[in-house]
Amino acid sequence: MAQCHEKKRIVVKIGSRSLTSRNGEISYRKLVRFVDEIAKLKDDGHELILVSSGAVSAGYRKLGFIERPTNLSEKQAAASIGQCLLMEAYSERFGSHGYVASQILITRSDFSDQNRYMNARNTIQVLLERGVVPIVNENDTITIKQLKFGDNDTVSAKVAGLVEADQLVILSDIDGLYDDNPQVNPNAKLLEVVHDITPEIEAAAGDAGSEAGTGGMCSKIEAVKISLAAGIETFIGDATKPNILFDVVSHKAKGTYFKPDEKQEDLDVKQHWIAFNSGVKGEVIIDEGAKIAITEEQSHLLPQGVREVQGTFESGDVVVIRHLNGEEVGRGLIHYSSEQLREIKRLKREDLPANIKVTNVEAIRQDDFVSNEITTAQS
Ligand SMILES: Nc1ncnc2c1ncn2[C@@H]1O[C@H](COP(=O)(O)OP(=O)(O)O)[C@@H](O)[C@H]1O
Ligand SMILES: N[C@@H](CCC(=O)OP(=O)(O)O)C(=O)O
Repeated sequence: MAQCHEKKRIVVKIGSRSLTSRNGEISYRKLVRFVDEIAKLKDDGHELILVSSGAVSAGYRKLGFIERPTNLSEKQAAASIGQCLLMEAYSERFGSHGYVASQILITRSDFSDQNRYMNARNTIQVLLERGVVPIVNENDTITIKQLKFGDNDTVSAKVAGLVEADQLVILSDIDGLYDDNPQVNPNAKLLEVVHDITPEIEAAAGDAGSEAGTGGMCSKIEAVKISLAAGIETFIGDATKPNILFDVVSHKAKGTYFKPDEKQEDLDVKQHWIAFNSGVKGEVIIDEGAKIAITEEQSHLLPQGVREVQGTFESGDVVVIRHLNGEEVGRGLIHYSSEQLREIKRLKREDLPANIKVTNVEAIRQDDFVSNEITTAQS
């Protein structure tokens, strides 16, 4: 039955309300409809990665609550029950289509640590090559507040970047982004194509969220900023529309399409991680010549262009690179610790200590550097 289409890698995020009933249980009717839509795309040769919410909503009743708890530990306990139930339901329904589902629970630190990031990427790659449907959720049960993404909209955009998806599809209980909250303003209009997340768009998304959901339209727009910065086309639409995913792929669906800038520079995996996921450990202040070298001449940053070193970092950490005038130039993976760099800053190659001269002398290599234009696109 497979048709001749370009094979795409698609990340689909589905919200709690689109999978669960109002009284805190999985809605098998909703889940079955969703899985059947995904299976159609799989049958058509596409690679699918799901980011599924719903663990807290699916579990709180079994924990003895009548309403969704608001306390963190109670939500975490509910997620621990609901996540099993969700995966059981997914496995069964995907199995009926001949597909295997797998579970991936992640935390923010899995993205900020380069080894864990690459590991997650490699694991998902194997699953996709083997035709499996990876199903991602935040690891709600153990994640502490400080390490929480808090909403799966952000998780889905990060996952889309991780797997270099062709499309991110965010399915919700609403058929797209309106120019005002449609629950409040009945005259609000659907925005069908958006190229830029302007302050007007951010204001339209407000901060509302449903009782079952967590982030409302606001967190979806934050997620779209991340996916567009990574050059990934993103769609927001209604999970209940028949054939929605099929129509999204062929650009015929009703909803909002967010289009990335086509002139955007292509980043390799390491640069993508540096730009959007790494934690920054310190700052390196450089002079004008060094700025020109690294931004215009595609050269490496050498110790001689470094004027000041701020903070404490180790070789392999990511630092902000700043011009003497205060302007942020970009980010890069530093070759020296802060202590070493303080000793050798401003030294020409021939004046460097012998043990350094024999190895690569660059402080930051060009292929470990991402310019400020890219890193600010999501902020
Ligand atoms: N400008 C807007 N356009 C569309 N929906 C909006 C807008 N502003 C606020 N919303 C609200 O965002 C809700 C979707 O977010 P949410 O309930 O968190 O969904 P999910 O559970 O799918 O993540 C909509 O039902 C709507 O009430
Ligand atoms: N990780 C949580 C969901 C968090 C979340 O973003 O929810 P939603 O706004 O419904 O997509 C859960 O599984 O209950």
